[in-house]
Amino acid sequence: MAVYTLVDDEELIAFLATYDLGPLLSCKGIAEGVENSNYYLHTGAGSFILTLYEKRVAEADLPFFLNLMEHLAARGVTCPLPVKNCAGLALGRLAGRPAVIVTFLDGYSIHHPEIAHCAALGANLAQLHLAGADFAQRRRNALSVEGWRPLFSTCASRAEEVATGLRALVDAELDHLERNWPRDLPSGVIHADLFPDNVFFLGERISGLIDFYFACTDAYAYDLAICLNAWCFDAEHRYQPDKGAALLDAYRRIRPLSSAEIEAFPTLARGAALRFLLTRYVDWLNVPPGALVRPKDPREYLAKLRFHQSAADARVYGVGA
Ligand SMILES: Nc1ncnc2c1ncn2[C@@H]1O[C@H](COP(=O)(O)OP(=O)(O)OP(=O)(O)O)[C@@H](O)[C@H]1O
Ligand SMILES: N[C@@H](CCO)C(=O)O
Repeated sequence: MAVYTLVDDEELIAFLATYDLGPLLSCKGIAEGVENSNYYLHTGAGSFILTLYEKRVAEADLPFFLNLMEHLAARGVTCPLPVKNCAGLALGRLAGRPAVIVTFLDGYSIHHPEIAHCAALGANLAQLHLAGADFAQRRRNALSVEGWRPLFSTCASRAEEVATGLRALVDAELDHLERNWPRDLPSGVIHADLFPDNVFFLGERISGLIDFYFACTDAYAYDLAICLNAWCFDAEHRYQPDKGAALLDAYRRIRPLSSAEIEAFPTLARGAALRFLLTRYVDWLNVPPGALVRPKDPREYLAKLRFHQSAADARVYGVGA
């Protein structure tokens, strides 16, 4: 998170009174993250996370996310569970925003993942995909290839403020991806934002996955490409083949990749890099006044995109003949 919306004490106490969670003991804003407003909430019943949903989360999508977390948890994925109020509802309203209380998960995120962490992630991602395969609800990925050009056009004229040549590079990449984006890959529920800050570890074991607010129905291999971008580069944004191989091998042991998925992988990796380049770019230029948030650097994803552009085929990632 971040904190975009401040919650007044009286309002919070009144909100909490609609739950069976005992009295409010403390509530502190969390500085991590960039999308929603999150608070650590301690009540007589224990520790929770209070989330107020901000601009990128459509209220109409919240039942999808909340039902998905319940579905996955019932199939053994450790993820936050929405807490229902006395009327049996998980979704409420606080400080003028849609708001939800979820269970608190133990564990800590790894800032510099090692090979073993990438392997653990690959296995968990495949298990997540299998656990979500019978989830009945669908949600289109608004941040897939059709969404990127409209997103960029909101502030394309300022691209040179972020990096020289960025506008031409993004325009050319959009042309390429719109022409070559794979359409018929195996699909289902994907997390779509499984970055290191959304994965909790206890030692080398994954103890929980959080932040399902970009989850959607899309190609499984695209989710894997997002993870490869987020987990398998070093601090100087250089690709780490041993980490990529660990991620992909662990994933494929649980959910094998088809030849179409392998062939499409370099394109998916480019698309994933562009997606995060674009959202970071837009956020970089549009920090709301007064918000407690540190926008993430779009140039990190520019470097990753350039790497993927240079990949001749999937063998660069250790897969394919
Ligand atoms: N269920 C939970 N249990 C424990 N801590 C949590 C939980 N949910 C969120 N957090 C804490 O709050 C922080 C922000 O949460 P989250 O990643 O969901 O926010 P966000 O704004 O959606 O972030 P992002 O930038 O990753 O999209 C996490 O990094 C974690 O420290
Ligand atoms: N994980 C995203 C932020 C949340 O969408 C990023 O690092 O750009």
